[in-house]
Amino acid sequence: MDMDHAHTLSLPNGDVVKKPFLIGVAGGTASGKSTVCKKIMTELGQTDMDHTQRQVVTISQDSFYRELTAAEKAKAFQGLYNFDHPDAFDEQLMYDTLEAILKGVKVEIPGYDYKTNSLDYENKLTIYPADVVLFEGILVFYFPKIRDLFHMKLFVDTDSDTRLARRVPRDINERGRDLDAVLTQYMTFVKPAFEEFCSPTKKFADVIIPRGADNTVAIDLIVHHIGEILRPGSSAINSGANASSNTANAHNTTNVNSTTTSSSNHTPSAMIREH
Ligand SMILES: Nc1ncnc2c1ncn2[C@@H]1O[C@H](COP(=O)(O)OP(=O)(O)O)[C@@H](O)[C@H]1O
Ligand SMILES: Nc1ccn([C@@H]2O[C@H](COP(=O)(O)O)[C@@H](O)[C@H]2O)c(=O)n1
Repeated sequence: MDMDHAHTLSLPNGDVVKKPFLIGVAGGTASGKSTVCKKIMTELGQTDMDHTQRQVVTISQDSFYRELTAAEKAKAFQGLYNFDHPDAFDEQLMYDTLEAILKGVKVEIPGYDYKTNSLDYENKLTIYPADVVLFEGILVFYFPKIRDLFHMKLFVDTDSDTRLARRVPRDINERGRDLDAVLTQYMTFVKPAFEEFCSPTKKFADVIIPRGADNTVAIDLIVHHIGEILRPGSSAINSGANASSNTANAHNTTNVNSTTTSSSNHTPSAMIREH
């Protein structure tokens, strides 16, 4: 396969397929990852169109949870199953799927049903070859082989009190949970696993987005950058954030501030890493 052009792949049979720009979006539970992805898609004019026509698509890491045994399901209903540990995910399937997407292959992935704690094959999502694929989830930067596939890595950084305050009503209203199970699961697994597995992956991000979807300046910057990358003839795909140069240095960051560039204690709008 010929990979000489920034946006397409030439197959041995002469066909040319789209070579997507793959963006990882990590962050703690209820940090606003899905909402940020939705905003990016909306700003890129992608929401009001048929799936098959979309240039930008979003996939959730939750579609790669392992199937639970009956005993694990019984635990999950009581908030006693650890969905926040890396072992809860099918790493190989995640990797193979992203590899296929990067080769311009159409793939199908299941939805996820939080009420039954199982993959939802009735509501499969077909991922047609796209220009940009956003892959969002709590541990998308955890697995090194998967991390290395991303052309750009975003980390949605929302404080833990806000995340818990959002998670409780969401899990009760949208995920069919009761308060006891939500709090048990949060204190037993979600919070410790965030500290151990998710938070340490922030250092791999190219762009950190404080306050998530509220941070319109950061989202506008990202949308602008993606727009530049997608511009026909652009060389931007091979510069800056790049899947082949994932050696982000945690100390090498530039703060981009919405209102001031001088105040050292002002929360930055976004932190963009330099490679
Ligand atoms: N900036 C925000 N302000 C208020 N509520 C928000 C904001 N961002 C997300 N939410 C809400 O918080 C919950 C979790 O957001 P979501 O984007 O699904 O987070 P994640 O994908 O990280 O789990 C949802 O109910 C969503 O509507
Ligand atoms: N059956 C499941 C599967 C996952 N979770 C929780 O979802 C969180 C990840 O999704 P976000 O949208 O919040 O990023 C994760 O913290 C799991 O605890 C669940 O409760 N049940």
